[in-house]
Amino acid sequence: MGQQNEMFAGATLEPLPLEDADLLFSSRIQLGLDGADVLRVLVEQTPWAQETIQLYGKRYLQPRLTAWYGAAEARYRYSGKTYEPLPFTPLLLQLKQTVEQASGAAYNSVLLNYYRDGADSMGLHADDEPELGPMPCIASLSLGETRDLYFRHRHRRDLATFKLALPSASLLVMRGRTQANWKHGIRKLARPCGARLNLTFRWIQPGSVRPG
Ligand SMILES: O=C(O)CCC(=O)C(=O)O
Ligand SMILES: [Fe+2]
Repeated sequence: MGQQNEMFAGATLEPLPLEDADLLFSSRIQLGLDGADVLRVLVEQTPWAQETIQLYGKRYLQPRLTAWYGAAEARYRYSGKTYEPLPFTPLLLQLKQTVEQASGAAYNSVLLNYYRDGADSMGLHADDEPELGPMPCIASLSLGETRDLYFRHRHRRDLATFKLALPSASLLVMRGRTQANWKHGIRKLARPCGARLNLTFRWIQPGSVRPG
């Protein structure tokens, strides 16, 4: 990332003090759109799927709905399956541009996660698939209900779990050694809670996954 981009990103995003990570955050970016409208349109118009994951040889339904969009060459492999991206919609392209400008980096794909209520969640994981490269820059835009993102260090037990609330229109950029050193996830909630969408914009190295 060039110095110019760093300066531009610095205009809206603040570094977060988490050891062994490289996080930038804004609790509210300018979307140029009404966040509630974007949430409603994406919830209604996205062809949501509930994918299965394989854990210790058993298959489970993921506790959330997802959709994957991107440039045609941005294929990725996850849990033994190759996913072909849906083509970007005009709305997602507009959000991608906003997030690219705010974060000073480029993305060719976005994973949409729809947490319908407090029972939906995402287990601790790192986004460290080979097609993301060794130091991926991932920009995570949240809409709707505030949920907490938990970070746990992959090796060091002396570092406490780090909790970050992600309100509507917040933008979190995870880059550098963040994925190599930390896992992150969204816990289930016991209290009632409304819908939340999270969009993680990523750069998939073209040609890194062959179809099949
Ligand atoms: O919902 C979130 O904030 C986390 C999403 C995430 O970690 C992912 O898509 O890999
Ligand atoms: Fe993630």
